[in-house]
Amino acid sequence: MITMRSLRLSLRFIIPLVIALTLLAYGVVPLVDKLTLRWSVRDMDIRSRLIANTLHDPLAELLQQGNKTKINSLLLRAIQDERLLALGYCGGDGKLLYRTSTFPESLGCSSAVSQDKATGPLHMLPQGAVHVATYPMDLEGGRSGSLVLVHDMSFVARRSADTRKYVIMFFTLLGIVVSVITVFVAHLSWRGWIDGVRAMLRGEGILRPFSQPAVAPELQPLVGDLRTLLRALDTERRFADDATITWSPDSLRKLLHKQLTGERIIVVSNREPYIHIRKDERIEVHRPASGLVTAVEPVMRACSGTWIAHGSGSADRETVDRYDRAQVPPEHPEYTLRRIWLTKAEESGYYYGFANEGLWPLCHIAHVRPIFRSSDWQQYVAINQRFADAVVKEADSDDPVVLVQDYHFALLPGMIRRSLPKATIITFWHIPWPNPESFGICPWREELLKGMLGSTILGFHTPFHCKNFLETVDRYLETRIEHESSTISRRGTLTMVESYPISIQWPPPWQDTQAPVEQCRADVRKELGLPSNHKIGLGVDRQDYTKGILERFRAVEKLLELHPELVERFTFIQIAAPTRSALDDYQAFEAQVRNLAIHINQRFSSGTWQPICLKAEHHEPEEVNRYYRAADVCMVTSLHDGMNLVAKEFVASRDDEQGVLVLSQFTGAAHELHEALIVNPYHIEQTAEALYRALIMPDLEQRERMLSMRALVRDFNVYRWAGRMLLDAARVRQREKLATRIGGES
Ligand SMILES: O=P(O)(O)OC[C@H]1O[C@@H](O)[C@H](O)[C@@H](O)[C@@H]1O
Repeated sequence: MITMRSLRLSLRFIIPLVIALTLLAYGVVPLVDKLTLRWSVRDMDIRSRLIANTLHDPLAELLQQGNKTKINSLLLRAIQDERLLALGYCGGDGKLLYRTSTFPESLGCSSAVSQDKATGPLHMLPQGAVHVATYPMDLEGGRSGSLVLVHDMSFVARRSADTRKYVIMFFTLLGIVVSVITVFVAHLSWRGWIDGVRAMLRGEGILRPFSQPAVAPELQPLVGDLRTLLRALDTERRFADDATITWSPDSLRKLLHKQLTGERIIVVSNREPYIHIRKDERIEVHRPASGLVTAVEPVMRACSGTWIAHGSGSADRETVDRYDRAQVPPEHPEYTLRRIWLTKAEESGYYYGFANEGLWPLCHIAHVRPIFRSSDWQQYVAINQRFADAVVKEADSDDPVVLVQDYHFALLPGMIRRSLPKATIITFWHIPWPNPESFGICPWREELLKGMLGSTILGFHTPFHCKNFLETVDRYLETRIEHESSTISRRGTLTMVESYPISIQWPPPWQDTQAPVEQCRADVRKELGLPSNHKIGLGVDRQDYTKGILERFRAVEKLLELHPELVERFTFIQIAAPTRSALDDYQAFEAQVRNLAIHINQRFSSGTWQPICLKAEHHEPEEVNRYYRAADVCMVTSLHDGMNLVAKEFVASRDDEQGVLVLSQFTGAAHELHEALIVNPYHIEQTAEALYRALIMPDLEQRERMLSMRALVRDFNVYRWAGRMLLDAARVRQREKLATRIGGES
């Protein structure tokens, strides 16, 4: 096969070359003939003149004497020369008076003198071509005559034949040498091309843009085309994969099983999904108010595996086995919770200090100054290392799939990568990523970025956060960034930076057990002593300064100012879960929220009615769901939020397709839930106006908006969020494996 192929390749060069050289030789040979003849004639002219001059005087003397014998002898001697065929002497009357015996019969004096224009001194005689030259001889006594010299020209034909032979030999040799060189160079280039194209197909310089060797320069023009083609195919395939799957726990499980190592994954987060708390003699299980836990817990139940988290509950140690593991959910275990213990000092430095006084305000830009302390940083490094060690211990292969969650663990991906180089590390950053200038104030910015670039995939909620991250890396680290594929290369590790908007479980977990909306509405109003047609607004947040709770209250206040008809007919319920209360900023914020609620209530309350009902305590998710179903409007007014899952939970809870969502434009959710009433929470009047519009919105309009938002949350549920990341991770793994295989074979 290979010989046939190379023979064909060689012939492709040799045949045209042979044709070209033959044509050239065909043109060159007559030219050479002509030149040879011309040079020979010129030689003969010179020669003839020389002989004529030499013979002139002795011949003239013998002619005067009339000595025939001596004349003939002189002529005979002269023709001893091999080329000089014959000599003759013509008298003045044109008669041939003397001649050697070799003088051609057909050549008389007159024909010797006359010259044809085309042939010149050449005459074609029966015995062959001859050169005839005539020179006048002046004798004494006024007599005249001419000496005729006839040269044999047959040697010219011989010389032409020889020259032709050499020319043909020369061209044949030239053909062989040129063919050999051409075929040799062609084979080398062909091999280079094949290797280059093979490298491109392996993805070098295309899919793995930074790997060596780079694509050969002569193939560079193809790289762009191939890359565009592959990207288009990849996008199409990703879209097809995404869109054709009905995302559910089952599809996620199948995906893990088929495309990744197996069903077990390792999740790492600071917050644990189940907190055991001692209350007197009893142990209670709490599910924390955290967007992260809301999203990741159903994924974990679907996939099984191990979730490593900080054991922060007062009864956590009592509920683990000797390996610090507990099986959860407690009522129906589906996966393992591995708890990591922190001392008060460690928690204070790593969690309260570096993560929540430093990174949280740094990334949210909500007008709270980040605080960075070296002691906090040291704890952050140490705790990240402790979690990395736990990951290595929990991994049951050398290439586990690890899902690293959030800003508490920026260093973790790099640390895991060092111990498990083949691990697939998917890091998701649940909060916004600021612009490079803002991030740049962190004293350990390079270390954090390097740590994150240990990830295989780094996910953010929105493309805008991805762009900010790429620009930050570009500003502060020595890396190579391929913007087309959103990939960063650092010291041989590739990190794909992509947006994966987080979501919630669909269908909601309490779909089959929850009370009907009418009952929730009636119950909640009854509990608050409100009439059944009373309008209810709802806010559900951790008490965090990023959530815009103060702005929301001010909007309620403004609403009542502008629309006094709503006094005693509208109540705003704020569920505010206490959070990070050990920090001054949070304590101050809790006090501000409380005081503002008191102020507004004092201003507008009448009888038992108060416009704001502040419930500053932990509520279990089922309870929150009941409030969602009872409300007429839900307000999400974050000043800055990665996604905000309250918005999606509210939408998911409303299977009656009623209720209005007022949503801050500064949340990730606002990029998806376009049918919400989008507001700028800093603009109090605008927010109040949106709240009013929500309260008077006709049922039909509510239904249309709610239907569309529900379809989005259903289709883009949390299984799809996790599934897309896992699919991308699987593709990266496959690509790496394929590249290694092709690389090995070639
Ligand atoms: O500090 P806590 O209570 O664990 O809350 C942190 C979590 O709070 C959530 O609101 C954020 O979406 C997460 O990104 C974050 O991890």
